[in-house]
Amino acid sequence: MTPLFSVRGLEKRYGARIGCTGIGFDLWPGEVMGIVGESGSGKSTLLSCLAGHLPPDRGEVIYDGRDVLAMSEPERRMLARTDWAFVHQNPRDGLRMAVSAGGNVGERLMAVGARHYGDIRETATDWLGRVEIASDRIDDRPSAFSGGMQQRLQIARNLVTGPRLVFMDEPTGGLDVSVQARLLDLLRGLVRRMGLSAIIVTHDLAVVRLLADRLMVMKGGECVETGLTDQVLDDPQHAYTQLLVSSVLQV
Ligand SMILES: Nc1ncnc2c1ncn2[C@@H]1O[C@H](COP(=O)(O)OP(=O)(O)OP(=O)(O)O)[C@@H](O)[C@H]1O
Repeated sequence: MTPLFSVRGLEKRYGARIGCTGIGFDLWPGEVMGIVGESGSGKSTLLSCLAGHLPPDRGEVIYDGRDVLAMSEPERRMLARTDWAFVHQNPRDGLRMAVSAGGNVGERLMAVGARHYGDIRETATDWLGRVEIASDRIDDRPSAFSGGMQQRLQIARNLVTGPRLVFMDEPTGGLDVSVQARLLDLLRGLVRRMGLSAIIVTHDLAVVRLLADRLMVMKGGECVETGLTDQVLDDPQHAYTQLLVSSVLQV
C-alpha cells in the first residue's frame, strides 16, 4: 500500500514570521489525522498549505502519486471538486447562503457532471437524511437553519461527491457542547462508513480523541510530537503536549 497523501519539508513564512516549518508526514487511505496546538501554533497555515489554499515557500505535497504544488490551477480546482473536500469552521464559508439546502448539495453533484434533475434531488434528499436534516427542509435556505444544521449541511455538500480526502478546520468550533457531541458522532460514522482519509485541525482534544487515528502536535509552527492518538494523549512525551493534555484535564 502507498500513502494517499505525503508531505515533506513543508514551510510557510509570513515575512520573518514562521507560519509552519519542517512539516512532514504520510497519510494512509482511510486514516484520520488530527492536528492540535494552541492558538498561533500554525495549524490553519498548515491546513491551508495542504489544501492548496496557500502556496508554501518550501516543501513537497504528493497526493495519490501526483505533485500537488506542480499542478496548474485548473488541475488543482478539479482535484478540490472531486477527490478532496474542505469543511470550514464557519459553515457560511462553505455554503452558498442564497441557495436552498437541496441546491447546496445538488450543485456539487452538477459540478462533477450530474445532469438529471430527478436523480440530483433524490441524492440530495438522501444526503440531507444522512446528516439528520428533515427532507421537508430541502427547499429552505441555510440562513433559516441553526448553526448545527448549517454545519451538517456543509458536511453533506462536501461528502456527496464521494471525496477520498477531507480537510476539516475546527469542524465543531463555535457550536454548543451538546450540538458538538452529536455532530462528532455523525462525522465519525460518516468517515468510518465511507472509509475517508481526513486531516482535522482543532484545538479541542476531545475532537481528536473521538475522530483521529493519529495526532500531530504543533507549537511555534513546528511539529513537536506525533503518534497514535491514544498514545500521545495518554502518555505525552513532549513537555508542551504534557501541558496541553494536563490543561484540558484541569478544566
Ligand atoms: N496572514 C498572515 N499574515 C501574517 N502572519 C500570519 C498570517 N496568518 C497567520 N500568521 C502567523 O502565523 C502563525 C501561525 O498562525 P495560524 O493561524 O496558522 O495558527 P493557528 O494554530 O491556526 O491559530 P488559531 O487556532 O488561532 O487559528 C502565527 O504567528 C500567526 O500570527
